[in-house]
Amino acid sequence: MTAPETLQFENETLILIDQTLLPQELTYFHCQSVAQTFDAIKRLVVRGAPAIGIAAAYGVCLTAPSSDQGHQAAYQPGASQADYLAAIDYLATSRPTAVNLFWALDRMREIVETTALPQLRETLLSEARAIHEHDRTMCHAIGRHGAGLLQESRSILTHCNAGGLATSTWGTALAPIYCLQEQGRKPKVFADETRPLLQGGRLTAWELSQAGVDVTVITDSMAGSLMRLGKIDAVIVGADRISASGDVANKIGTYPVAVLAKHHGLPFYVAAPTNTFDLKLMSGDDIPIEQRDRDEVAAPYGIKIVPDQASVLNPAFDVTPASYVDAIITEQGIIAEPNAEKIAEHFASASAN
Ligand SMILES: CSC[C@@H](O)[C@@H](O)C(=O)COP(=O)(O)O
Repeated sequence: MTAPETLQFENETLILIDQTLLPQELTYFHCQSVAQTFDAIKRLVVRGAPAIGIAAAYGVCLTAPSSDQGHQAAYQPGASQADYLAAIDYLATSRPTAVNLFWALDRMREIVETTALPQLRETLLSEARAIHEHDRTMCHAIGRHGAGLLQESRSILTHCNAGGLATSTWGTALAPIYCLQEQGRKPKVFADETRPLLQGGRLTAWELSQAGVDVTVITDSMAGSLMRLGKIDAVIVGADRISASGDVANKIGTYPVAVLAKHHGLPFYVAAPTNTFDLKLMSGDDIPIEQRDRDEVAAPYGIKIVPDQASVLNPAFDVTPASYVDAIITEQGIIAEPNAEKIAEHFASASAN
């Protein structure tokens, strides 16, 4: 079965699977303006670090002439260089943590700054398509490298959704699982439901079951007990930003899973493309963490479960120090026991090839 496309761009429209509605319904959200693209990223219609970057790149291509309508106007030809730059700056404020967003927008900015206006729109669209295509290649390469690492693991725990819904195709953390499935190895996946927005229970469970992968959803608090009972062989997660020293920002709840894995002597792997690294940041403590609305925790699906008088914390991500990570799997290969030196070497050998 072919999986539905997470993102498509046709007829001057960015078409996204509306991930806020899964698994109840598979519906598509159409963006015809920069503002609609911003809204789709902010509300998590499209989410996951690589998918956010691809969506933003296409969003730049929807720039209409003169942004004095607050980026609301649907695409029409005739935008100026200043209009495109304003759209890029605006889209960069949609979400703060996933560095792939800024990586993609920087690529678009460079095109704006170096291309003559008559060719600009066409060149921007080719760049967005190249970013999208690069992501497909990346997912498959991570799948192959990661499947090698997971050969001996039958039961694999993952957190959040780092699959096809978070990228263009196989995902990052789920790519090795799809690869193992293709090899006929029948991996068994435990998906943390991932409070508060249930990306594991709703999205990972949906896409894996669509693909015929054996998936069991657990509440986040069950992971430790399953590990103690010997039911988990390895953990694999994605990342939103990785510092130059190998500290990993990922969905809130990743850090406790890493601590539990270490305690139980289980390998903890992070799968992420090289564009998820932020080599300007030496420590994960410098990664900006998105704080989201209290109602995501206090009133999920409109049902109040926390009294108004109580304060609520809702950071969307946490940071797992590199010392808890057994390996980072990128499209270039594997960084075992990552640290600043090994990461610098990985990037040096990638640019030499
Ligand atoms: C390949 S996606 C990796 C990460 O982006 C993913 O694990 C994650 O944390 C997504 O968070 P989200 O808030 O759903 O965008």
